[in-house]
Amino acid sequence: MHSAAGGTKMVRTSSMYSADDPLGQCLRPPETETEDERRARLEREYEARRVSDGIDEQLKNERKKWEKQRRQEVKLLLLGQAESAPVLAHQAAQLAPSPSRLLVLPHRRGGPHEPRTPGQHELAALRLRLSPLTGSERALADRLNEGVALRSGSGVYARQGWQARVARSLSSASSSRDDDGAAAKRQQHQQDEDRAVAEIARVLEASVDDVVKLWEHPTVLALMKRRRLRLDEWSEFFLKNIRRIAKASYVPTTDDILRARIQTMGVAEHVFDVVLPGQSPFAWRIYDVGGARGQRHTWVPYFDDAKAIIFLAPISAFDQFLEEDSKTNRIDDSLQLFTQICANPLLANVHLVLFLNKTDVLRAKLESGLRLQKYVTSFGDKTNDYETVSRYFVTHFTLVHKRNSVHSKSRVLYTHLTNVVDTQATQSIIANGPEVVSEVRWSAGGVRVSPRCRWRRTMGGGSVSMKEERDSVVEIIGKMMHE
Ligand SMILES: Nc1nc2c(ncn2[C@@H]2O[C@H](COP(=O)(O)OP(=O)(O)OP(=O)(O)O)[C@@H](O)[C@H]2O)c(=O)[nH]1
Ligand SMILES: [Mg+2]
Repeated sequence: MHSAAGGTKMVRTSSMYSADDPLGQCLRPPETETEDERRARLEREYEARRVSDGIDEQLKNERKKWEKQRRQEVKLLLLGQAESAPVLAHQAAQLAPSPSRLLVLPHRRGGPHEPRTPGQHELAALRLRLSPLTGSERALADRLNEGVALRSGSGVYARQGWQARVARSLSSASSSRDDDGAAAKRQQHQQDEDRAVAEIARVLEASVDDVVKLWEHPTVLALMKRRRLRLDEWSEFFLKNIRRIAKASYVPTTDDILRARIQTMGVAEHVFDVVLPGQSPFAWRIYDVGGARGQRHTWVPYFDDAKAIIFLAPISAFDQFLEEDSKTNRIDDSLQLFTQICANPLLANVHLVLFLNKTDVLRAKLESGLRLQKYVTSFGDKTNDYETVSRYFVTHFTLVHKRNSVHSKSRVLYTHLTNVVDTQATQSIIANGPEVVSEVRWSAGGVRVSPRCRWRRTMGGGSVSMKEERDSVVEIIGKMMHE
């Protein structure tokens, strides 16, 4: 330190060369240094600098690699209305078995004005005997929802981080890091849970004959037909499999897990490593967001740096209405939602993949005689078969994309007809290159399907046939990473 005029102290940074830097003094060559010693010292210094520069270079390369890897990360959003269904993400994620497969029984309907029906006493007895089971459903849902009740009733839902919570609760009994008191408390809680779930399983097992009787009862079937009651789509699957599911030793299969309706609350994140031949691996970060109206506000923060969106529209739902708004037709809602996604300036550069989903349910509905025209008047008097109807939906959604992509005129829409509970077909669409995939690029005119080539683009009077695209979702995103 040096004192300066006026008594203020000047602080001077020490340097290699400053006389008062103790390290500098140590490193300074002795005044008696010979020429040979000087040469040796300079060589040592040169070598040290070379090593140091090498380390800097390595760090720089690593930073570059890391940044490239970061760029290699794909943020993918799964969007669509509720029940559309991003059960898709669950196909690859590890789902912990949960005993949530209880049934919505049709006994809730019926009232004082119901006409006297044959077998009424038998039905009354069944209802009484099944009341412990229906009572258990709510209790079980509350347990799985950790005590947070849904406004809409007894549904089961998954909140962000539920996988971690399940894993924690499964490993809590063997946790040794906690103090004894906390571990014992958790163990006790776990035992209570297990006992309660076992009790519900026992009630289900004891009720199985009655469930089957009710499900097959001719009066119930006739009543359902007359009053046009429809069970939730997934109930039929579980009712058909009820004897297997009601066994005390029941462990859910992958199919059971995919068929279960577990509503997404908030956002669920899934991370996968995807490796494509000849390309460096990249991580997929998939965000599955709740599709119910009350959940849609959670989407926007994820739009920011999303690379791709898989939008799911359940095209089987043409005769259904939203659970959260019984006046809005589900197809209308999907189209409005898709319009907003296409028109959103934040999403101008994302890759859009459209899954027109639940094709199996669509096929079954059309085969049972349900007419699309009754709900979608613009369908007109076209043939009411699966091929015509599915093509109609592809055209309609494609047009919506074309008309609303005001911020991204050249964006390509990749459209797939899907049944995501069919794991083989879905995995092939996601990873291997699917059977029915079409790249629909719009410029002018309309889209027309030809038997030779799946898609034909009509421009003015002539037509330009397009190469049939068989890209999988992984390939689409792989290409995009190298654009
Ligand atoms: N048959 C059939 N069922 C499907 C298909 N896709 C989904 N489901 C069923 O539809 C129900 C709803 O699926 P979810 O994945 O919970 O729907 P979601 O779109 O995630 O709904 P939110 O979580 O509310 O946003 C589940 O019972 C699924 O098994 C399909 O292609 N065919
Ligand atoms: Mg969901």
